[in-house]
Amino acid sequence: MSESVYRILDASLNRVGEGLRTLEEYARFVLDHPAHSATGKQLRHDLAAAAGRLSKVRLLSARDTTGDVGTTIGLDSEASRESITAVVHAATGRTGQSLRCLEEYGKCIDVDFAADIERLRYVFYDWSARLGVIAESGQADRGASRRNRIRDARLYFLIDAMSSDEALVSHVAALADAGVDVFQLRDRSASDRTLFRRSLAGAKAAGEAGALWVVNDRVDIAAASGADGVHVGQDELPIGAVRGVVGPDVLIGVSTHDVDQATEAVRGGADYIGCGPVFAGRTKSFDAYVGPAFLSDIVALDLDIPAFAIGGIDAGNVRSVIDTGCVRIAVTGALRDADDPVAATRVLKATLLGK
Ligand SMILES: Cc1ncc(COP(=O)(O)OP(=O)(O)O)c(N)n1
Ligand SMILES: Cc1ncsc1CCOP(=O)(O)O
Ligand SMILES: [Mg+2]
Repeated sequence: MSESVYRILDASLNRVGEGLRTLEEYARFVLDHPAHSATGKQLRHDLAAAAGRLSKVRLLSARDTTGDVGTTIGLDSEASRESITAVVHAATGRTGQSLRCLEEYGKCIDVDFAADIERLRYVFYDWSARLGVIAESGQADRGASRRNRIRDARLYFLIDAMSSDEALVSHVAALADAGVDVFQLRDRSASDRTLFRRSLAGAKAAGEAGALWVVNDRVDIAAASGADGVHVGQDELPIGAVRGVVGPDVLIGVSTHDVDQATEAVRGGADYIGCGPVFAGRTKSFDAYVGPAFLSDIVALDLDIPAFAIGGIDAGNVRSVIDTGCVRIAVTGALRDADDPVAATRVLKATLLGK
């Protein structure tokens, strides 16, 4: 009898290990979710600790893969998966069933092992249910796609609220078509109501044109208007507090002025950083400028998130930015004050792409 039980336990332990790893990879690489990835890792460690109560020799000697009649029984539904969500559901079902097998058959061998598995099963149910909700709601794809798009972005434009929704929408459409990858709504004089309305309209227009829409400073307006991201400075809400408001799928950008702030932003969970002010510009004045040397330092750090140089950058000096290895810029005046903003966008974008 115990030979068969060890055979079941060995097969179920392998199945649970594989299932946990499948879900952990989803949390880590699809969701980019540190807490959910950590839970998966912890569950795998707890499983290994519980398995340590059983005799490894007996488990291995009971293994008989070639004589297992189950290995040749395949269902058509297992041959392919129609989506990542289907992978998550399949792994969740298989892992939950195998945990129950471990618990029930484990009681024949070692009650402490069975009790460990029962505890693990409850944590697993909670964790996998959360992952399932995220997968089902399509939120995973939203956060991951935004992070991929900010990585691919080169030209980021800080736009004001303009005179009307219509004016903003047509400007966003034209500049996105010419090469702006990210828009940031930054307007210190517009009312909350105007910012909210413009952000709703801008987010829609940017989304339709394949660009990202970010709101400066105002976490509440970013969340309420469905923006792709929010940008905060060193004196504004810390990243953790912003994340608490906007959730896992909204990008958080952070302004940085030195290397310590940049590494701290990465550690804190920022999705991108702004680096500057590089040069003096017409939009905002500062007591000091970091110059291209700071950009070289940032490039040397080889950070895991994209960095956008900001401050007084235009077609005349963009090459000195690119020479540092930093190929992403955020601008206001260079496009806002251009006689032909569409043409200016094309020139900057082509230069950033090395054309
Ligand atoms: C992309 C980007 N980088 C930096 C800033 C500056 O942010 P902050 O220091 O908070 O200053 P204000 O823009 O709020 O005046 C930014 N907005 N965007
Ligand atoms: C908001 C801000 N933060 C650092 S520089 C800057 C202004 C960017 O505008 P410009 O490109 O006109 O210098
Ligand atoms: Mg700010």
